[in-house]
Amino acid sequence: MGKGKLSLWQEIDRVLISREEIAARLEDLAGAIASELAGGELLVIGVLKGAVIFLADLVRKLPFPVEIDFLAVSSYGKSSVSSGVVRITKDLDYDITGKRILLVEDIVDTGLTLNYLLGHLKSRQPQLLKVCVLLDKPERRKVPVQVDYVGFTIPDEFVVGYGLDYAGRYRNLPDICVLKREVYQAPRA
Ligand SMILES: O=P(O)(O)OC[C@H]1O[C@H](OP(=O)(O)OP(=O)(O)O)[C@H](O)[C@@H]1O
Ligand code: HPA
Ligand SMILES: [Mg+2]
Repeated sequence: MGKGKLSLWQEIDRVLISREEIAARLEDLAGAIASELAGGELLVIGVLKGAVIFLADLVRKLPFPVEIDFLAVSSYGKSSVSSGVVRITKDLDYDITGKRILLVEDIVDTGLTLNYLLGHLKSRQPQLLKVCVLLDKPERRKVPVQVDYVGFTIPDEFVVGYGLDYAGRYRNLPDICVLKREVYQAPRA
């Protein structure tokens, strides 16, 4: 890290959602998903990279077999603000036409990413398409989006950990933490 920048863990303000709270909520989410989606094949699609840790924990709590695939998109890059341009950097391996799909995301913020992805997936005509997000930040929404299962609704703060990054960092934090505003907001001139 460059001179003058805060060193790694000093960029974190506080824990917003602890690993214990995440684990408890995942039990509820898995229960709701199981009661609605058991009894047929299910393909769980994770959105790289942020959803990896959430998906890995969630699927292990589902009491029936699922298949897994991944899509990669990028809109935030090294910033805390969405570029507004969503780009698919890795498409699915599976053909999803006629399949039952659960799309898993770490966070819905402006909604631009999810809105784009839902359009992309629906154009391939799956039989069923449900959406599960760990975090919902409704104050920042720019486009309305379909979300069927939500882990936590959070305030308008930039969060990292449990898969979520800031400029590629902090995905491996076990708790969901708030990043200090001074880290991502330029000081006023
Ligand atoms: O609702 P939005 O404002 O579109 O923001 C949500 C999206 O932004 C993040 O992805 P990012 O582009 O940072 O890629 P990453 O998952 O690799 O971190 C996050 O993982 C969501 O996919
Ligand atoms: O708060 C956030 N943290 C990390 N990535 C994000 N992408 C959208 N919002 C966020
Ligand atoms: Mg990111």
